[in-house]
Amino acid sequence: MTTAVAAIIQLIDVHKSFNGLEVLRGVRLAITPGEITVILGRSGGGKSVLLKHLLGLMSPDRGQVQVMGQDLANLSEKQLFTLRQRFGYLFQHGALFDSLTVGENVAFPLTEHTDWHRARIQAAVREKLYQVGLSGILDKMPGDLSGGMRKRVALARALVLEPEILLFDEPTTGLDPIMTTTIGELIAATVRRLKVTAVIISHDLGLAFSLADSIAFLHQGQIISHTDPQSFRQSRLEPVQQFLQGQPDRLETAEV
Ligand SMILES: Nc1ncnc2c1ncn2[C@@H]1O[C@H](COP(=O)(O)OP(=O)(O)OP(=O)(O)O)[C@@H](O)[C@H]1O
Repeated sequence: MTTAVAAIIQLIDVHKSFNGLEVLRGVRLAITPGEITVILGRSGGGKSVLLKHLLGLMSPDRGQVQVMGQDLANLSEKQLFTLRQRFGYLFQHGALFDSLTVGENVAFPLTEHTDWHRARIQAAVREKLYQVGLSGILDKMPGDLSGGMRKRVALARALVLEPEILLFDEPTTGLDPIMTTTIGELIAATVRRLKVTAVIISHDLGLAFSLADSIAFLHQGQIISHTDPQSFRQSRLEPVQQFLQGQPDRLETAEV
């Protein structure tokens, strides 16, 4: 007999609309602790909206989001703030604070959320920057860095609190293939070393298949497939195959 592992995050029939546009239409998703779950789906399909629900940055019109057994709707702002400290997140346009140095940017979560002394913070910041391959740029300003470097600084900032859950929205967009592999390996190594849980949105199928323990596919506001990468690749669902093969919609092709 196998014992089911309790989900660390659970979305139960989550609905979300914006001005009449139904983006999430009954999302059901259970995230297994200690795994990397990659969320795939068409552009504009609601993946980022879904991710924001996991942090309580957006709340569902209907349905429930449970994180570590707590229904986010029952938490006060203060409790949500405390819960968010257990997450490390990197959003699509992972903005750095332009007026702070790289070192100050990476230190920010530590100065905000811990009472660590300066030397301990500095050591943690140096270690994280080293891990993303960016030693020796502590005093640079974000404006002096390339897009890929800024992304890696944002990643170092997301990891610095050594959080239990990592949420990454397009962590490798704008990076060259070598840097994409490096960042992918860093994420995988971090998840395995710290035994954390990661939920990653990516358009990079190579990265998705190399990283994922499971792939959840968001289509027309619902998760229509959530399975291991191998089974996902062999899915008989038409929207999944269309996505994997990069086929345009029939309507578009009919007009040619
Ligand atoms: N705060 C908001 N107010 C109004 N509409 C929003 C808001 N946030 C997202 N949307 C809309 O929700 C839809 C889904 O957006 P979302 O960014 O989640 O898509 P996505 O799947 O992450 O897309 P991509 O892969 O291109 O990043 C879009 O139509 C977007 O305009």
